Amino acid sequence: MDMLLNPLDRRHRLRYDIPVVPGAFPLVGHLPAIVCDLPRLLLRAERTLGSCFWLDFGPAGHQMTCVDPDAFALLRHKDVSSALIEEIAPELLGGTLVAQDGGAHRQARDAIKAAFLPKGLTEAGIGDLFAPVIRARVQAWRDRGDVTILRETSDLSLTLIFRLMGIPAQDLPGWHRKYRQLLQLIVAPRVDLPGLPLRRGRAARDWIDAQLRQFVRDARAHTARTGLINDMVSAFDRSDDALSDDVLVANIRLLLLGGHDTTASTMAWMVIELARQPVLWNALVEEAKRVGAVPTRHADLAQCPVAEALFRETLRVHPATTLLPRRALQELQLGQRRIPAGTHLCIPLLHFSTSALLHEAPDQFRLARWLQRTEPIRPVDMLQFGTGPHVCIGYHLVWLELVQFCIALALTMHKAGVRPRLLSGVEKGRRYYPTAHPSMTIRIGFS
Ligand code: HEM
Repeated sequence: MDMLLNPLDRRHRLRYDIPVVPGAFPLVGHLPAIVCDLPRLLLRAERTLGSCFWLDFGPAGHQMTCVDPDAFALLRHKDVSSALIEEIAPELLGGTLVAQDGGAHRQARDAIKAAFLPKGLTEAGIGDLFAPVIRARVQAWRDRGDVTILRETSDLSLTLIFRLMGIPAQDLPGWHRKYRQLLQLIVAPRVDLPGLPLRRGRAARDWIDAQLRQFVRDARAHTARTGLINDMVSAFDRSDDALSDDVLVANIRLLLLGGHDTTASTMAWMVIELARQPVLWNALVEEAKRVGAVPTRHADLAQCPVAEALFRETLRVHPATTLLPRRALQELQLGQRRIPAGTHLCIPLLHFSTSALLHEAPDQFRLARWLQRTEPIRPVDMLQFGTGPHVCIGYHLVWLELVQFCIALALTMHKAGVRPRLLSGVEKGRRYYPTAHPSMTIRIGFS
């Protein structure tokens, strides 16, 4: 951790009476520690400075970070805005609903959300669409004998989203290529010259948007590829104040971005946990043998409590979205603390997800905390998906997808008489920001 902080920045500084975490580097601030060792950075700051402190996100400026679980409720506060997200990532998230507030947000979200609820997903046959893709992929892993897990889950989760959009199998390589170029916009320096990441990323975004615009036209002409795009287009067209196609296209692109890395990371962690904890694997195999086939509808998920617990506990211990940025529109009160209007806030989901204030034995990976619970899931139990108006739209989709994935993995490997085994160390190479994921190099064997 010490190597990730600037040893020359030791001054005790205050901004608006709140301490600034020491150790920021010029230009990049605390980003090295945020990206590579966020849990320890937050714990150390809490221990030495208290529950509220400033972190320096380099180009994205200072954000007041509050590790008191009460700060989670700020995500539901009417005077807390998401517009800061657009300022941090204008090229990727500008004009999308995740960066909007109030009426504009509600209108765009209302037009999309029904397609992502269990009924919408079932009617569009998404589970039936995904099951063969997942089965084929885990069978290929079995045939190969070992895989670099994050690379594989990243490819699989992107393929699933592309299929969700109705992109035909033969077009997938082109889409994968353009999507990788699009992601360069996350890190691209703001220099717009031929061959540089900003120019390439923008060109990829324009290509993707042009394809999505064609999908929308096809949907209107009733030649849509999947029910899901169809449903979204007709819901948009039905909305009271007609929304422009630009809004629709930007939000379909948001679905690609929102559903890819997060799902890939969680899938990879699931396999890693199954590989390093044989008891989990045995319990999952028992369940898979009992259900006998990959579930395809939400109604079937109740038959898979172990897979569901694995999904929830993996996300709790390894939340894919670690920090959410917000801006206070008015002066806010948080416990004894006054937060001035205009303050940039950081809501540390990662810290809450493994907080002893919210979970018993938070560092232990325990399926029992889900299997033995009798009360319904509360917002705080699924805080890894946010809360309030922006709570993740993909929650039901990813729940279905990851249960399908677990069951397919267990059925395929068990049939072949093998189980997942960890072939490399897990601790080095983890990343926590902008999304969290295990090391790119972790290999899993099936033997
Ligand atoms: C494990 C997987 C996932 C995790 C951990 C996750 C996490 C989150 C979180 C924390 C938010 C709240 C953002 C905020 O409040 O600023 C969010 C929003 C969102 N997610 Fe997910 N997500 C996942 C999967 C998906 C999938 C599969 C999709 C769609 C295909 C998706 C689409 C979205 C969208 C569109 C929003 C914005 C909603 C809004 O602003 O109203 N997510 N997600």
